Amino acid sequence: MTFVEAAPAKINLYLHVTDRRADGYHCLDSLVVFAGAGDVLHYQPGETPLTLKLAGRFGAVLGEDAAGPDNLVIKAANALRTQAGPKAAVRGGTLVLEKNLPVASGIGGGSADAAAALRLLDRVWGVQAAQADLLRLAEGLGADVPVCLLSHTARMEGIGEVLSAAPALPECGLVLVNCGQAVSTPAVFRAREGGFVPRAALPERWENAQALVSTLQSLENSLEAPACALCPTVEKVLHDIAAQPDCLMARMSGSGATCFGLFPSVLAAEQAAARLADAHEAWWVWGGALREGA
Ligand SMILES: C[C@](O)(CO)[C@H](O)COP(=O)(O)OP(=O)(O)OC[C@H]1O[C@@H](n2ccc(N)nc2=O)[C@H](O)[C@@H]1O
Ligand SMILES: Nc1ncnc2c1ncn2[C@@H]1O[C@H](COP(=O)(O)OP(=O)(O)OP(=O)(O)O)[C@@H](O)[C@H]1O
Repeated sequence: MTFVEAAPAKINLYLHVTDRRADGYHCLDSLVVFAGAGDVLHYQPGETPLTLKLAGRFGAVLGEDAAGPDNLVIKAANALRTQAGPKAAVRGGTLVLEKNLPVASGIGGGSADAAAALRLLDRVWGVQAAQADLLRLAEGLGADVPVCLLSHTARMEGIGEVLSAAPALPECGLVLVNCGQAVSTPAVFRAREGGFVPRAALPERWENAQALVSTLQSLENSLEAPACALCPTVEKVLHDIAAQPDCLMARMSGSGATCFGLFPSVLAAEQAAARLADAHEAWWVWGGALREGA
């Protein structure tokens, strides 16, 4: 029997760098949402050692060498193994990671995969770890892994480990565009210039997509300017998304280079995505809804 777990893309609707810790990590304030787009993790339990295979458009980009012990999926499995009590049925077998999301692209691909591995193996191995323990394991795997473990809209603070409920989101359409250039997260943080940005003041809810956008427009992604300096194509991507009919706003997610557009409806987002994909065959383009229940 094969078990399947979705690893949805995360999008930072805004991201303020509010401070810098003594160890070099940056304190953030970010509204994180999840898309209908994502990687998919498949697991067939067996008695062989646990192995990982990469599939999908971006599996080929990562290459077979990336399926080793440094892959965040394997790191997550090993971390969970240490958490498993004597009653858990930790098994080997085969994991197949269908990589549909571009790599090193600011939408948390690797983090979402690690979180999916924690959720799936916790269930199938019967570890049944407490949520607080899973969050602690997630934290050890990367700053974005805790929020990806939840995989629903949340406000993210600290360096990523402080998660709280976010205002309810209105219905809207989402477009994601990546130009194909990998951007390194540490390099973008290093390239950041200027001071810090205060924590945002958010309302309790937004009546509609336009209201959400007017709040977001008063906020920023503090990593957008340094990412544009490292990867100037990001500016072209932002321009082309914003030029689509009905586009309410365009911004970069995380440390880039993926940018998102918000639209008043899922249909408008799908139509914009189709036009962008036609115009730029080399770009990865996705249009649709926020993740159900997100
Ligand atoms: C930019 C975001 O994507 C926003 O959601 C995340 O903060 C990055 O999360 P991530 O890719 O899981 O990050 P990690 O793999 O933990 O860290 C990669 C590197 O990014 C820098 N980093 C990351 C997170 C953070 N809050 N401050 C940082 O300065 C550090 O140099 C770190 O060594
Ligand atoms: N399962 C994985 N999928 C993608 N990359 C992985 C994975 N495991 C390890 N990596 C490594 O992690 C690096 C960052 O990839 P990832 O796609 O997670 O970045 P990202 O989209 O910028 O994430 P974030 O938005 O969290 O900063 C890659 O260069 C790759 O070498």
